[in-house]
Amino acid sequence: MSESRPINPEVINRPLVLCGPSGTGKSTLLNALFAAHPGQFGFSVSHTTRTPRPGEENGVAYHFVSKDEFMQRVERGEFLEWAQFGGNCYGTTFAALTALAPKRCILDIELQGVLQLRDKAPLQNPPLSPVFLFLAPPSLPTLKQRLRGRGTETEDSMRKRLDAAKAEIQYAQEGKHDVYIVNDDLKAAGDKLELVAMGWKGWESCGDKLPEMDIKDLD
Ligand SMILES: Nc1ncnc2c1ncn2[C@@H]1O[C@H](COP(=O)(O)OP(=O)(O)OP(=O)(O)O)[C@@H](O)[C@H]1O
Repeated sequence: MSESRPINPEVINRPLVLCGPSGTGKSTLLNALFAAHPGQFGFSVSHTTRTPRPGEENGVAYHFVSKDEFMQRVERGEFLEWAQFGGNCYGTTFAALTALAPKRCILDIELQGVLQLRDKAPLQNPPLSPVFLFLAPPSLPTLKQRLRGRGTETEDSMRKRLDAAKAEIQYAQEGKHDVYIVNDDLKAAGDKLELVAMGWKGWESCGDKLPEMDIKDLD
């Protein structure tokens, strides 16, 4: 990843939705992409009902809103996707995505969000046409090793992540994503992500075949 060619204008308004089980390497690869192409990509600012942590400024990491305001926005249909985690609500509005222009929007969201976005994106004005990219681990034992090796998870959070991974992989096996990339060799996966994210020639057909994975290996 090093070239300075710009993002293809044909894809710049298509949000790139990065999906994949926790521990597959999404953050690692996105950090490399952002470092190679500073200022060209952005994450949308989500709304949340959780309380800001010390030093968190409203409108930067999140738009902090009350539960009432959040639910009013839900009723007005403002969210492209929203979900509840650990007692708090989190969601992405259409306005938060369009506010990023001329940067290309990257969304790193959970399966629930992907399903909602898929339904709601074409109904927006103007319609949104996200690119759904699935980042796969080379194998499920490797996924477990990476999560353990990162040293950030308790046994309980490992279990939750691996359970969520089962659903993500089952959904990926239905062939619903536009592109699949296997994160085996970091450089090779990074180059493919760059091609897709920049929308350079060949991005639609550069993907990998999804490896055989038996979700029982995540029990
Ligand atoms: N291709 C690779 N080869 C070996 N190790 C890798 C590779 N890609 C990522 N890793 C390592 O795997 C671990 C998980 O990666 P990372 O934290 O980027 O995953 P993630 O998909 O962003 O997870 P989460 O969804 O939980 O944020 C990290 O320790 C990272 O250094």
